[in-house]
Amino acid sequence: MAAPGSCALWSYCGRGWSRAMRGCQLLGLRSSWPGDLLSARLLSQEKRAAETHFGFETVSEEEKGGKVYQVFESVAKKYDVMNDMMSLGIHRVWKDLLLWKMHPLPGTQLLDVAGGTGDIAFRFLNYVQSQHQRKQKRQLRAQQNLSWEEIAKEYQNEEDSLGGSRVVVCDINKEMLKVGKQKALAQGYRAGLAWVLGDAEELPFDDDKFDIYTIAFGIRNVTHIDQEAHRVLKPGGRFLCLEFSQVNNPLISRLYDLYSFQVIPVLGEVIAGDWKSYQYLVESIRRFPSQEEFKDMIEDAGFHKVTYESLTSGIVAIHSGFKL
Ligand SMILES: COc1cc(O)cc(C/C=C(\C)CC/C=C(\C)CC/C=C(\C)CC/C=C(\C)CC/C=C(\C)CC/C=C(\C)CC/C=C(\C)CC/C=C(\C)CC/C=C(\C)CCC=C(C)C)c1O
Ligand SMILES: C[S@@+](CC[C@H](N)C(=O)[O-])C[C@H]1O[C@@H](n2cnc3c(N)ncnc32)[C@H](O)[C@@H]1O
Repeated sequence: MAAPGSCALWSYCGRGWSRAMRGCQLLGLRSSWPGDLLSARLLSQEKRAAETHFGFETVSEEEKGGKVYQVFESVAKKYDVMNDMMSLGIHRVWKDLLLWKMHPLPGTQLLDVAGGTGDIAFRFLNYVQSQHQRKQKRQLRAQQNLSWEEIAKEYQNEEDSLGGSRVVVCDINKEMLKVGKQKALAQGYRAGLAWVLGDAEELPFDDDKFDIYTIAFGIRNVTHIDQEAHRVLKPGGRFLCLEFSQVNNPLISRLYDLYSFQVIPVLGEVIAGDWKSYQYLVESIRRFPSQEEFKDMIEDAGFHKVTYESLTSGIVAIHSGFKL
């Protein structure tokens, strides 16, 4: 999604010189540096660009993909219960706030990337359905002479009850999607919902297809999503990201660290039998950039009108940007 002329490659794990040089390489720009020195630097930059982080560990990009896959394959069945236990239910409020911020209009086509077990998609469907029902009620009240058959018909079409809105949940992990589909079945979500197995770095969708792209607690696990997020959004489309961020209050930060490193992996072991995955969770949270840094990265990636809102003292933040 790098804007023409900019040299941005969006990978929060290897920014700075590496990012600029690699971006220039990608765009075919030449430097005026002496040949040998330039080649040597490019070679070492190439090597470094292929490196990334898995929690506090430095790994190759390929290795990271495999490790992240194992983490979510391992936690899938306990994922939802873990989130409620670890956050005392607060993650539900954060996800609700993402929907309030999104405020989807009738007919919105949403792509929820790294959508996992469907929390964002289900909230989206609830939201658009209740918006549509409110509108429908207003319209029916305005039409005085409708028969009961006409009124019943208005309420019967399940697809129509969403006002044309649709959501696609895309995730790389089969196990997470499997749990999501079971939840959808149990909770009665069917219309306007599709599940797609796919990689955020190579989305299996055409260009300019979606009105909104969301990614909730997913971006930490992915190295490069920039070009894809921008590509699949329609012009005017919106990028929304809910992710862990930086706590600015020193006292809360201290307590938060204690809780993260002393309690979360223990809960992971006790509830999900998986210490390592939850150790990875807290380490990956620590490595993620601050609100301002992440805002800059979204701008570098070519999005406009980028803003963010910190929630719960900055434990998480919602970033928003537009493809213009
Ligand atoms: C493998 O990868 C993953 C696996 C997953 O299951 C999930 C994710 C992605 C994450 C989500 C979908 C979101 C849901 C998950 C979480 C929120 C877990 C991560 C949580 C943290 C990093 C910590 C922050 C937690 C909260 C804000 C929730 C509220 C928790 C508390 C208020 C703590 C209450 C705990 C106790 C009373 C237990 C006793 C604790 C101790 C003895 C240790 C010391 C702790 C304290 C003195 C208190 C802790 C204080 C704080 C945490 C500060 C909170 C401050 C404010 C709320 C202002 C995934 O990638
Ligand atoms: C912490 S979960 C978030 C799930 C959901 N969005 C939520 O808020 O509960 C992270 C998800 O990212 C997915 N993921 C990791 N790497 C991915 C990639 N390259 N492409 C798509 N999804 C990916 C994982 O499989 C997992 O389901």
